[in-house]
Amino acid sequence: MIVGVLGPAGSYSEKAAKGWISKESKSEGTSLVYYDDINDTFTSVINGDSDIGIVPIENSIEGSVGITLDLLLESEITIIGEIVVPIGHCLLSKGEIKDIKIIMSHPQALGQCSKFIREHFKNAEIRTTGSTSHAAKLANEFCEMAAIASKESAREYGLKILVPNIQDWEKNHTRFIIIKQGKWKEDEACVPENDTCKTSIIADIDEDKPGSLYEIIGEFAKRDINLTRIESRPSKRSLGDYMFYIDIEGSTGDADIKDALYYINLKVSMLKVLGSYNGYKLDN
Ligand SMILES: O=C(O)C(=O)C[C@]1(C(=O)O)C=C[C@@H](O)C=C1
Repeated sequence: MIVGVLGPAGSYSEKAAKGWISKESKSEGTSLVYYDDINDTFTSVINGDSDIGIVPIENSIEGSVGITLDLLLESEITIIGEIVVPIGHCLLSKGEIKDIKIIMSHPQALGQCSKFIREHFKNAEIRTTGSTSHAAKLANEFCEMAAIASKESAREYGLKILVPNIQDWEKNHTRFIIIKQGKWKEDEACVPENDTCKTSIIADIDEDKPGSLYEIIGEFAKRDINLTRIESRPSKRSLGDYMFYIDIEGSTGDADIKDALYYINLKVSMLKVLGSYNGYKLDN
């Protein structure tokens, strides 16, 4: 099995992929292929170059990964699982703290450490990279460069951990989703493996009238279905026009969820079921 992830080696996406592979006991015959960005990872799944892809979708400090949400809407893929990974950012360099003039990382990681950067490196130049591990790879070249990345990246690229755990909030987790090629099909209902199943949908409410969102959420409330997430994302048609990304507890195989989705479909201009799947949480 080929697993496409954001690389290079040492990224949190790699950690998520390794975690998911070991939980699913699929390590035999599995190989990771590294991509430069989330877009390319999606493309590799859509083209069939990767059997599955693992991409970040949401962080507990910085919120959603916009590109992942957009690609979920645009692409014919299905979510088949999720894994929550603890994130422990470190300041890594070849040099010493006094040498640092440039700090590099993925925008999500820079956002998660913005207080730290402001307080300790107010005058440093900030550069964004395609991933945290890409920043670590680059930091290997000059002592005046530092990367914000994982301790695995420090090992991978021979860097010193100058400061560990620099994220602005002690608890920091990123949720990754596992995607496969093709639209979700009715018979792909989640069968609970550990905790509970989750189902993810996107709803487009074209008609701008009072209570439209309330009516959709009401279908879940009526049936005592718990929402674990709701997020609006610009539809890109015009300012103030949104799509709603909703995660609910339960499987599309459950009669009440099937029912709720049936009635929601009658009220919206587009309903896309992204998947019905199990999840894991990695320990620190
Ligand atoms: O850059 C990485 O290491 C990634 O796997 C990407 C990513 C993200 O996009 O959210 C993953 C986890 C962290 O939140 C920071 C960056």
